[in-house]
Amino acid sequence: MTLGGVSRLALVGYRSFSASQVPRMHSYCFTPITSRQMSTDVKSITAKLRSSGLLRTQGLIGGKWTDAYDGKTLEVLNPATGEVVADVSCMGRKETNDAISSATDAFSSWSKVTAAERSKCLRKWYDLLIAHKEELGQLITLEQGKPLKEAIGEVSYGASFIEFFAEEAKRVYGDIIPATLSDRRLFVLRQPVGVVGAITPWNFPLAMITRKVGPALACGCTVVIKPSEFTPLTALAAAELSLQAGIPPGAVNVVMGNAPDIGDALLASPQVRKITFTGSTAVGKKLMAGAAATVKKVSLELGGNAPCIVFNDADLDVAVKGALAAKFRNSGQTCVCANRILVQEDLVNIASQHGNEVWVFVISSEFKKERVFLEFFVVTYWVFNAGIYEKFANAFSNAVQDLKVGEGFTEGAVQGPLINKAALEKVERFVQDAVSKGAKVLLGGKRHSLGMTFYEPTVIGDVKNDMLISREEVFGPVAPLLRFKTEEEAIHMANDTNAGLAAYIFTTNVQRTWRVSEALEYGLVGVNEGLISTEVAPFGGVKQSGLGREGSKYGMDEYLEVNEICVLGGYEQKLMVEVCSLFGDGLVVIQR
Ligand SMILES: NC(=O)c1ccc[n+]([C@@H]2O[C@H](COP(=O)([O-])OP(=O)(O)OC[C@H]3O[C@@H](n4cnc5c(N)ncnc54)[C@H](O)[C@@H]3O)[C@@H](O)[C@H]2O)c1
Ligand SMILES: O=CCCC(=O)O
Repeated sequence: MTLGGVSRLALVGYRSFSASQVPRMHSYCFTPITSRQMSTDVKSITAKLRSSGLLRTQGLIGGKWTDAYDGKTLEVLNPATGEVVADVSCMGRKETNDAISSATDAFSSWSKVTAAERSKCLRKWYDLLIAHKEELGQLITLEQGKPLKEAIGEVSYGASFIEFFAEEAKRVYGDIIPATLSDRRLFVLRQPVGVVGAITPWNFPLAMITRKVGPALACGCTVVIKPSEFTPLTALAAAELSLQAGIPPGAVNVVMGNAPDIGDALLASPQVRKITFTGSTAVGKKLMAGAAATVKKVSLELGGNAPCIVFNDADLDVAVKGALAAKFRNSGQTCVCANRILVQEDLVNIASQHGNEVWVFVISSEFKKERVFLEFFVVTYWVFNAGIYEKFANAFSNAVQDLKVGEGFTEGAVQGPLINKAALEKVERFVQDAVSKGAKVLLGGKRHSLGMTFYEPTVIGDVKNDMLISREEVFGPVAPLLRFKTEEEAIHMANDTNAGLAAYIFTTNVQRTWRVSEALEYGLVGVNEGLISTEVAPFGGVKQSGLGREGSKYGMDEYLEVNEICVLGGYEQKLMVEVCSLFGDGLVVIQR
């Protein structure tokens, strides 16, 4: 029997067990990424994608598929196998400037199209994305590595932003403000900001684009997309479908290649009125600084360092399921992935042996009687921890052990490879650092026997908040468990970071739910739930995790300017304004 989750002094028999008894897996092998050969499977998938017109390898500028002007290309690799999936145009400043000009031209007409028309085009785009869910999912698996089922799930998620913002397009309302002078009328219009530069990462090759482009187009903006060089194929396929949906040439442009050059061109252009970025905090800061020269609007979705707090009063099954989802989505390569799993232990647990029996005295975290501790301490044989920590560590490690690792097209695989060798080495470095400072590997802890960039789903116990793995995003399938004793300590540990994107808490105590949720300095808080992203809710961080919100009705604000129109109506001179007649579908107002 284990202890934990009790708010009283307990005296019970105790059988100790250790999470490190969970079996370990595999030795490692690493195959270098050198192969240009393609397996038969990949060949047949890419051939089908090519014949369906969805395997695009050129940039899209002004509605035309365009090579890099100097003919350069870059390889897109399958991270699971190292195979080259395609060679795509490697573009830079010149192509970006042309894409900006096309977007500027397109803006003058797209911004004037009725909201209903824009809405119809977006809805058509959504329908096409869903109709091609399987192919887009295959593309995501090929270039990003996530398991096919998860990749198809991303297509539904990504498409949901287009559907949602197709509807929001029709709800860009303005305002009328009571004026301070009686002969004036004050109107507030919400108008599109203009051309948008959208720079996106590789971990969600579709959804991170649609979450930006959906609201931008809905508001009447036009966009130049710069997808990650690791995953441009999904972006290009989605852009192809936007053309098929009737979104006019030039409204959606895609350039990829030399990221700093493309970024600089977007920043330098006075036509680009908004930069929306999802990616690392370091690049986000550079873009924010660069946007200052032309005073662009900026929204940033940056890195996180999500705490996942499991209190003694949590439902163990709910906590294990939720933490598993929050940690291992996309093999841990998600900005909202649980980066630190804080698990409660009791304040002090004292065990003493009487003959064959072990007696344990628990002072739970909610029953802080230090005096009782001191009294019992004199009869103690050893001191150890109970709370929910041990129970959780065991149940969680067992669940993690069941996660099947495999190449994305493998039946039943739920954990894919990491994006590249650098990501793999970073995970290794973080684990080694933690272990060298006293953390214990409870499961996994090394490269997977599949080789390439596969890493074993890993659980590490006794991690401290000052270890590298707790300070930075591990961005891999490694779950560090940290102990805490009191609610105050958990909140302090959780907030002790520059990041503030997502946090999770597991508790059955209603008062604690509100207390802790409101004390956490995070843009998103999941309570007893590990999957919290949806198109209808605002997504974004506080502190150095970003600026602005994506998704939901709030996501529209990022692409709109609020403009005032002050009309001197001449009402005092008794000029009559009368609605004269209706011509066609326009309301004509005659002033005399
Ligand atoms: N908050 C969120 O919503 C969110 C979502 C997904 C990913 N992320 C974060 O993204 C990171 C992982 O993604 P990544 O490795 O692709 O990030 P990254 O910052 O390396 O790259 C993101 C994008 O920026 C581009 N880029 C890089 N240098 C640039 C420059 N100088 N100028 C212009 N563009 C440049 C890249 O080519 C890519 O398209 C993680 O930190 C993750 O937390 C955040
Ligand atoms: O990686 C960040 C985005 C993930 C999400 O939208 O839930």
